[in-house]
Amino acid sequence: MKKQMINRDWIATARTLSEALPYLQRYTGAIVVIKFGGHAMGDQEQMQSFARDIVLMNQVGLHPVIVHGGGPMINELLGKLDIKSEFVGGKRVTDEATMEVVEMVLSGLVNKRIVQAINGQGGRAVGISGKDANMMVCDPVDPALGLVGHPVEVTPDVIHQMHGHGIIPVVAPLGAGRDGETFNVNGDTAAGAIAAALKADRLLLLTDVAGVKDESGEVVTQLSPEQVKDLTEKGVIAGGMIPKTETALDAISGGVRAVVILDGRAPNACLLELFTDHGAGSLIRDVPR
Ligand SMILES: Nc1ncnc2c1ncn2[C@@H]1O[C@H](COP(=O)(O)OP(=O)(O)O)[C@@H](O)[C@H]1O
Ligand SMILES: CC(=O)N[C@@H](CCC(=O)OP(=O)(O)O)C(=O)O
Repeated sequence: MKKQMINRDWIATARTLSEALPYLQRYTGAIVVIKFGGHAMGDQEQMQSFARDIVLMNQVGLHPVIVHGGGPMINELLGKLDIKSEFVGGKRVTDEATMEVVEMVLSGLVNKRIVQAINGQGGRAVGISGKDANMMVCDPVDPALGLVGHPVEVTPDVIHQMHGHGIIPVVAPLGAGRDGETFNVNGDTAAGAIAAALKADRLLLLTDVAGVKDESGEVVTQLSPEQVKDLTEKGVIAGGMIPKTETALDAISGGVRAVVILDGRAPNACLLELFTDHGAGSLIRDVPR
């Protein structure tokens, strides 16, 4: 009985590996931008599992780019420093004192944790922010939000150069101002802008829900931009999902082939999405898969 079970497991594993072949062929050389949100990061084990998936992707010939968030980690340090923080329309009102903490946490703590996790799995990751090589130039979003930036010019050649040397770029969502300022950019927005500038094949937005849910709470596996607009008008897409779906629509109109919103805490979420027939999460694109 036990022997039969093992054999069945082996057969299923072999089938999954075999099923991956057309996807491996399709994605050779493809650029996949992965937004790794603070809520998706989870514990050390989840971080290692994510890092392993990224190294595997790189090993089989894809070009991953990680753009991360870190909102909960920023909140934690601001709390310790007794600095109050508020969000307006999903964006953190950012004065100079807050900006210092945001940069410290995003470019320091969070960025280096991801870099180290990827390197620990045998990859070669290098951490940068949107300020490095002047990659992401921003204008202020609204004076009321302070140093919150909106990307207006993304020059991604540094990413191409890193890929050319087998390096996995890990990008903190900070932008350079035209007058030497540092801007705080929402992680989803930064990932979308970078994915569009790279004309990425896929943008994966990792979050803490299985995907975009409809009126009955079911995850919708495929959506067109029109369906996204409809669910948003009906108020079914709400809260933190709004910046994600807005990013998805902007990225698609900016030249990204498809965007997937999926649960980053689920084991091997990225691999399941890219290399299996059923995928994972909600795929948004003009033409259904
Ligand atoms: N239609 C919807 N489908 C799925 N999640 C939704 C929907 N509308 C609102 N949400 C909320 O959006 C949240 C994801 O946004 P957020 O918490 O900001 O993610 P992250 O921290 O990963 O960037 C979900 O946890 C869920 O509560
Ligand atoms: C302008 C703005 O709100 N910036 C975000 C940047 C981090 C982020 O986006 O983190 P998550 O992806 O984990 O939410 C912030 O300060 O929290």
